[in-house]
Amino acid sequence: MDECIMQLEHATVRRSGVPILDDISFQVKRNEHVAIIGPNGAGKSTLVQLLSEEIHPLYSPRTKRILFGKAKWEVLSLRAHLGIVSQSLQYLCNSSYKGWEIVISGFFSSIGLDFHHHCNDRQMQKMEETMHRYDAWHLRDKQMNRMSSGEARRILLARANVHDPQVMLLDEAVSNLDFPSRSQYRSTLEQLDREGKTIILATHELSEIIPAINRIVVMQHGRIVADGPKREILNEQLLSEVYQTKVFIDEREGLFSAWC
Ligand SMILES: Nc1ncnc2c1ncn2[C@@H]1O[C@H](COP(=O)(O)OP(=O)(O)OP(=O)(O)O)[C@@H](O)[C@H]1O
Repeated sequence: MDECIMQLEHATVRRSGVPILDDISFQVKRNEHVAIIGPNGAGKSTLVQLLSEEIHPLYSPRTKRILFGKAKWEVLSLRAHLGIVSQSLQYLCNSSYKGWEIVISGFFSSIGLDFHHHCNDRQMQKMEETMHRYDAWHLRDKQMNRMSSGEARRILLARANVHDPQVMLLDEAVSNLDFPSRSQYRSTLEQLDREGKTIILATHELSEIIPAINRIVVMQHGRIVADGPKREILNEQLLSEVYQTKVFIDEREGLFSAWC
């Protein structure tokens, strides 16, 4: 049986007194890939933040969060297993650090380098290789706060991968990328799949869901309302109900697109 590497049971998150996630249970097995979809405000980013311990569930005797077999983590040790791309991280990285400093800081789970971070030759080489892979090497000496949002997103993708994490948590990772960069990003997801990584992505962009991602979780109003194989879940009736408007779905060469 495949090992469960991420497990949430009965997790509730409140913000400003309002339940944002409502009694969520969610498990991911090693090498399983999951796409989380749902309307704006459904709770997708909050679920991803729970998995990266950016936020915590409310205490209840039934609530569990077990990540890589452990209920308690020192957050920097946990982050060594994760590659994270999100809007909130991009905001934090919007600094005077140069592109290469942000990428290499993925080894230290920091934002940029501090006086106590010492990069060895292997880390420098991995940083360079990863920046080439994301077509970001030309941005190495550019300050983050002088980059376009698409350029900064490429730097974040490289940072998320540089330390070879087990799980990629990608929240709207393609937003602001141009068409060729999206295609390149899909190739990277395929490469991550071949390397045996687990991919968890939250997205509005169905074309980001590469054929290797077969499980779709649908969220609405802070709850998981559907969870299953892609071809069962990506149907017009279900999505029209969740988005409360007529949704059309198309499939081409194993990739889906939706519009209304
Ligand atoms: N810091 C906060 N304080 C109060 N409410 C918040 C906070 N952050 C998020 N929320 C609310 O939590 C709900 C879920 O937000 P979340 O970002 O998880 O949704 P999402 O499904 O990722 O949305 P989107 O598709 O728009 O990115 C939203 O109603 C949002 O307004």
